[in-house]
Amino acid sequence: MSTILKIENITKQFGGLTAVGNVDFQVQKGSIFGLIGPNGAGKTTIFNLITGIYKITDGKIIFEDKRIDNLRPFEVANCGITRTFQNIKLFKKLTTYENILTACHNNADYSLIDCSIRNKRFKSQEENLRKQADEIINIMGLWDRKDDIAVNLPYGFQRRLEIGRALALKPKLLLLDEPAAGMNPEETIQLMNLIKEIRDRFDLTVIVIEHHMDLIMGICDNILVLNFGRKLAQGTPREIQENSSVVEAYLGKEDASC
Ligand SMILES: Nc1ncnc2c1ncn2[C@@H]1O[C@H](COP(=O)(O)OP(=O)(O)OP(=O)(O)O)[C@@H](O)[C@H]1O
Repeated sequence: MSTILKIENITKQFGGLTAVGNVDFQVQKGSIFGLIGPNGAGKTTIFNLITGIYKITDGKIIFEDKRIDNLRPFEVANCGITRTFQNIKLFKKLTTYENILTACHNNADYSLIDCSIRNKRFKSQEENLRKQADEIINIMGLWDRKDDIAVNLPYGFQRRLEIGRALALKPKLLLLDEPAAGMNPEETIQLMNLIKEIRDRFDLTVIVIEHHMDLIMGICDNILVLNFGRKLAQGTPREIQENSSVVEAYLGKEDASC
């Protein structure tokens, strides 16, 4: 396995608050990497730093051997990094299908002229984009809901839709921020299987922030534990579960099922 993402001693300060302090880790290509820690530990801030929403105070972020911490969010996205959000962000008034198809159009490669005269290039690409949308909707288990307006979908389906829309952008690295939030245990197990399936099918690397310990321990190859913005531990699920400082700071205090 090769390294796809290198986080080198990154720090983010908001005024006097150090949200992330001197954190380093590496993510292997094709792996599922977990980011855990108590509320306010700095997990989402790390996603915001990777995706260019926040500028780092210090350190380096290297994706596929290219420094990306100086890029703007759309440039980071163009490198192949996509994310979902803790608070679901969908095109609420569009249908499931329209949400996915709109994102698929990011992959379109026809001109305004092709589009206005509806030539062969335009038509064949449109057909391909629709096939891509169909495939994603199927994989995400949303086929029966494809004509539902996004805001009317049950919560678990909205989360799936958000992941599907991220997939439509053809990322190499997918960042999932609490994808199982609000899901019941059965939905969480289904989501675990789905994350593994899309990783394999789309040749993805995944970083996931989650408080559901069953999900984290069940799918991650490697886990980083943050506490007060600092790296507390890193290792396999087994090593993390057996680490006494992690149990004391986080696992011991959390309800592992929520
Ligand atoms: N834009 C901001 N301005 C000021 N402080 C911020 C900002 N964003 C995050 N913080 C602070 O940085 C710290 C880390 O926040 P962050 O959201 O990264 O934690 P988290 O580990 O993702 O927490 P949770 O599990 O609750 O989502 C918190 O103290 C938070 O209040």
